[in-house]
Amino acid sequence: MAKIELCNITKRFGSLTALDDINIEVKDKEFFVLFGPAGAGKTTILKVIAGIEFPEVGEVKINDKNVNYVEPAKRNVSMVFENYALYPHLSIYDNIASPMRSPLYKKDEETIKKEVQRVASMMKIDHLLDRLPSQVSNGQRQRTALGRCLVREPNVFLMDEPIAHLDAKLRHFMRAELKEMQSSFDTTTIYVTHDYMEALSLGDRIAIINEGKILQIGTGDEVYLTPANEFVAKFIGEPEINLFDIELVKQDGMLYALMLGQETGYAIEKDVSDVIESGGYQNVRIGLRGNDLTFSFKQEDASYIEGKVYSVEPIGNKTILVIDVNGQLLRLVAPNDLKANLDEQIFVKIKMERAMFFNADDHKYIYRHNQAELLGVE
Ligand SMILES: Nc1ncnc2c1ncn2[C@@H]1O[C@H](COP(=O)(O)OP(=O)(O)OP(=O)(O)O)[C@@H](O)[C@H]1O
Repeated sequence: MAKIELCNITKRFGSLTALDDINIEVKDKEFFVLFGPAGAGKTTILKVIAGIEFPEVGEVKINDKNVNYVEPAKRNVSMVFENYALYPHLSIYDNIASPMRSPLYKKDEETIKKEVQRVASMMKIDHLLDRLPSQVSNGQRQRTALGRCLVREPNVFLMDEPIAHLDAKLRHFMRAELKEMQSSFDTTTIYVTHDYMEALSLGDRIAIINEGKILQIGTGDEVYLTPANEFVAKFIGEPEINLFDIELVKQDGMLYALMLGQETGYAIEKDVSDVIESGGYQNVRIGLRGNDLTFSFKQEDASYIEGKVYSVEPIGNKTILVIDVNGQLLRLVAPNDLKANLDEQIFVKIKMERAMFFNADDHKYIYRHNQAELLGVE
C-alpha cells in the first residue's frame, strides 16, 4: 500500500525531453491510468517510479519519502512490461515464482506453489506451467508476465499495457478480471494504456499525457465530459468528436451559434452563454460527440439540418454514420442495423444542450451546459 508522488519530474534523453515537469499524486489504493499516444512518455513515467530511469529534475516519493536514491529492488514495486521480459530458460511456473525467490522478498516453496497456482488459474495458464516461454503464444506470455507481477504484495503495481497483445475476447475478460482484482487487492496500481475504453473502464483517475506533458488528470467522467482541450476531446471516444467553428450572434439579450452554413442560429444555453460572455471569448468552437447528434431520413421539424450520407461503417453493435452537411463531415453513432445509401438525403439534429465549447484561439475547453450536475458536484 502506498501513495506515489512525482514532483516536477523532467527526464531528458539527449536533446529529447521525454518528461516535461510532470506532477502526479497517486493516492493509496488508487487505480491510476496513464493514457496517451505512442511516444507520449507513459513508459518513462513508470520507469522513473521503478527507479530504472533517473530524472534530471524533480522528486519521486513513495509514502512521502523521497526515493530518488533508493535502488530499484528496494522500492518494492512490481512492474509488468509490455514486452513481457520473461526469463527464456525458465518454465512458466518458475517465471511466475521468480519474484518470490528473490533474496529481498523470499517465500517458502509451499507458499510459492499455492501462489503460482492461484495466479496461473486466474490468468488461465495453469495448464502451461511446465512449458518454456518460447513454447507458448504471445498472449500466454503476456499473461505469464502479468501473473509474475501479481504474486507479490508490493507498494505499487506498475503495469505497461499488460493486456495489449491479447485477442479482443480475452482482453475483455482480462479487463473485467483486473477490475475485480483492483477492488480485492487494495494495492496502488499505475496502469499504462493507449486504449481509451480500458482507461475509462479501469481508472479511478486518468492522466492524459502528450509529448511529455500532462494535459489533464481526472475521473473518467471528467476527462470524457469536460476535456481540458481539443486534443483530449479528440483522443477520448469513438467515433472521434466533431469539432467545428461557430459564429456567435447576440440577439435580444440571447447568445446564438451560427454554424454548418445555416442561416438560423442555435440558442446557446444561458449558463454557457454567461461563461462565454464573462470570459470575453470571441472565437469559439463547438464539440459534439457521436451521441450528441440524431438523424432522420425526413425533416421532422425546422431544427433538422439537411445533409447527405457520406459513409456508413458498421462496427459490431453500432454503426458509425458520417453525414456531409455543407462540406462539414459529422460523425454520428447509429444502430447496427442502419440501412442507408451513400449520398442519400438525411437530416441531422444537434443536441445543443450537450455541446462542449472550446476557445478557438488556444483550443482550451471553456464550458458546457449543466457542467456541475453532470460531474455530480455541487
Ligand atoms: N532509452 C531511451 N533513449 C532515448 N530515447 C528514449 C528512451 N526511452 C524513451 N525514449 C523516448 O522518449 C519518449 C517517450 O517514450 P516512452 O516509451 O515513455 O513513451 P510511451 O508513451 O510509453 O510510448 P508507447 O505507447 O509507444 O510505449 C519517446 O520519444 C521515446 O522515443
